Amino acid sequence: MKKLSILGSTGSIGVSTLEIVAAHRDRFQVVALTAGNNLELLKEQIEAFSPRLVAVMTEELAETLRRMLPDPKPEILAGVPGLIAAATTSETEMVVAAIVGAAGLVPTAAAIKAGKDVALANKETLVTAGHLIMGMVAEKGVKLYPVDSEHSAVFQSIEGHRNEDIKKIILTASGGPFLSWPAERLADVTIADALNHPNWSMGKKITIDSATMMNKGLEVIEARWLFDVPAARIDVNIHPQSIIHSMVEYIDGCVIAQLGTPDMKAPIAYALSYPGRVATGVAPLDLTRFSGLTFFRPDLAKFRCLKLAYDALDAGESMPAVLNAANEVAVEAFLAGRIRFVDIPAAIERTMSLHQPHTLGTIEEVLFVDRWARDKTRELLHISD
Ligand SMILES: NC(=O)C1=CN([C@@H]2O[C@H](COP(=O)(O)OP(=O)(O)OC[C@H]3O[C@@H](n4cnc5c(N)ncnc54)[C@H](OP(=O)(O)O)[C@@H]3O)[C@@H](O)[C@H]2O)C=CC1
Ligand SMILES: CC(=O)[C@@H](O)[C@H](O)COP(=O)(O)O
Ligand SMILES: [Mn+2]
Repeated sequence: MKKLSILGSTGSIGVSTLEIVAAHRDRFQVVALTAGNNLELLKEQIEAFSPRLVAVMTEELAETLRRMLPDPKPEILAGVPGLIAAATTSETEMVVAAIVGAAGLVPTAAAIKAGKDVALANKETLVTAGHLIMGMVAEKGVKLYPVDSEHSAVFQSIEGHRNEDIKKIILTASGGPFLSWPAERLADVTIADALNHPNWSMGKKITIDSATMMNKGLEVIEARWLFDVPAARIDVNIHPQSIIHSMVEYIDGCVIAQLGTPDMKAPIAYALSYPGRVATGVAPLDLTRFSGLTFFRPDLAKFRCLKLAYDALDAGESMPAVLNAANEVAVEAFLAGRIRFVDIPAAIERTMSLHQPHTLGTIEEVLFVDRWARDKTRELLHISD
């Protein structure tokens, strides 16, 4: 029985994770759950999975939740200390890191420091602090299992191979809802247009990232750290069908790929049950239904966010954390109707141009740079917190 803490249980990844747990109660047990402010869903999850500990965003929400639940109730904590308690509680063996954004960094780092294995969905953890996190993983000897579908595909495609035999990692990208739109039309994109992902049902922030292709940029940075391969050897191929989830090319010319119906339950289940596999209920893949699987190179002039992510990796040090924070602020502003879709890359680029990259030696230093970039982006966009 593997004991789990699920950080971000009320989100898209959190809910899919609990579907896997519900289907395999003989294999997985929930010790802790954390949510932001969706108390109704968290209450249902508490009733269904009986965690010993839960955490929510504020003390006020914690008090409301205490009133909503009959006795006996779990321990209910609040804020970052609550997230850390959920990530480090002694019974837990594996932490599912499924909070969205840089808010996931501190609890994920705490889990690793406490010696927990991590199923990592929160890509922003590696984007902002990849070298520190991978250093902690090595020092603590814990396992970091990718949940992101592309990274799970790469992970499955490198099983049994040597890192020095990898020629290239090829991350696939759907291209998002604007793949066939002319670049001039991007100025008119509505929030509903941008949330209309062709293949995946996900939280709002990552869905906008997919539309700008910043998601793929964040994934290039994530892959750089997870697989210790430099950015020059990480390619992106647009593959609109999202059937091949990514590929690895080896020095002998062989390419190994992982395929499947696009459903996050598959990579989540693999991270939870590695090295075994469990049934997921994911629709079987019938390749005869497809008239063709297509691939082409991304247009970096149209999808500037992807180019900015490569630039950030190239600049190195603190720049990816700046890219990430500026992106989070800009996406939030777009979703609030305060800026246009095309203002997202423009804001990130301006913030990056004002930053002199420097070494980040601690998580606290990452948080400091993250705050600087958020403030700067808000200032540039003329928006308050
Ligand atoms: N969705 C997907 O298919 C995929 C997601 N990912 C990555 O996984 C992560 C989660 O994505 P997704 O599930 O889509 O996101 P969602 O927005 O659906 O869920 C986010 C979760 O985090 C919680 N949360 C949000 N902000 C905070 C905060 N400041 N403190 C504590 N908890 C918070 C939310 O709580 P509440 O809702 O209660 O407020 C919710 O439980 C992201 O990093 C994303 O990039 C990667 C690959 C695929
Ligand atoms: C499901 C998943 O892993 C997402 O990150 C997905 O990759 C988004 O699709 P895009 O390829 O459009 O970014
Ligand atoms: Mn992905």
